[in-house]
Amino acid sequence: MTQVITHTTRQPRIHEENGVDYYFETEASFGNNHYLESVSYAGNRYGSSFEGLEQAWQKSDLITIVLDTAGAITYQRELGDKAVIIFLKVDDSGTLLQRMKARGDDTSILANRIKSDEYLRDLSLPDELKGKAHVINNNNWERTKHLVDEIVEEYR
Ligand SMILES: Nc1nc2c(ncn2[C@@H]2O[C@H](COP(=O)(O)OP(=O)(O)O)[C@@H](O)[C@H]2O)c(=O)[nH]1
Ligand SMILES: Nc1ncnc2c1ncn2[C@@H]1O[C@H](COP(=O)(O)OP(=O)(O)O)[C@@H](O)[C@H]1O
Repeated sequence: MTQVITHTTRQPRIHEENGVDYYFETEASFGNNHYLESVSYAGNRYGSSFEGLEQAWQKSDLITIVLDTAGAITYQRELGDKAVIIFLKVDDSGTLLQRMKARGDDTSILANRIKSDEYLRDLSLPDELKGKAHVINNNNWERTKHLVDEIVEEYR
């Protein structure tokens, strides 16, 4: 599915490309876009712009976006049934840490991330999304893909 490219002030990771993974912004350039919503997450700013959404919608009616839970709540409120929310979780947060380490995340950035309010908040589904979000336990990747496919098929 076409993915909305969002904006961030965080540093690119190795292999990440501007305009592919994110639009990488400075504190100053971040403000040049028009946002449906924006948040702070672990000390960096992130936002989904109307420009980015429009680019994705030009390619497909069915688009996907990766958000923190604060962003998901805003999309649910603004778009109602047009926004299908999928909350991915794991059985224990140690798994998340292992995966981020395996992905090659910088150790000190990671240490900062896992103690941030936003990281800790997003380990569980917020009350506002209860009964509204699909919840998938992402322990097994093949199973996750199958469950996501089942949800997406309802909207094709
Ligand atoms: N609300 C909101 N959250 C975003 C946006 N872009 C990324 N995020 C979220 O910000 C958090 C941190 O993103 P990132 O550092 O790229 O972490 P990653 O998801 O581990 O690759 C994740 O929960 C993302 O889903 C956005 O435009 N709006
Ligand atoms: N079910 C899973 N089993 C094993 N590894 C996974 C699973 N789901 C995600 N991962 C890995 O965990 C890391 C973080 O996942 P994710 O945040 O979805 O990816 P991305 O790095 O694209 O933002 C990635 O390296 C991804 O390949």
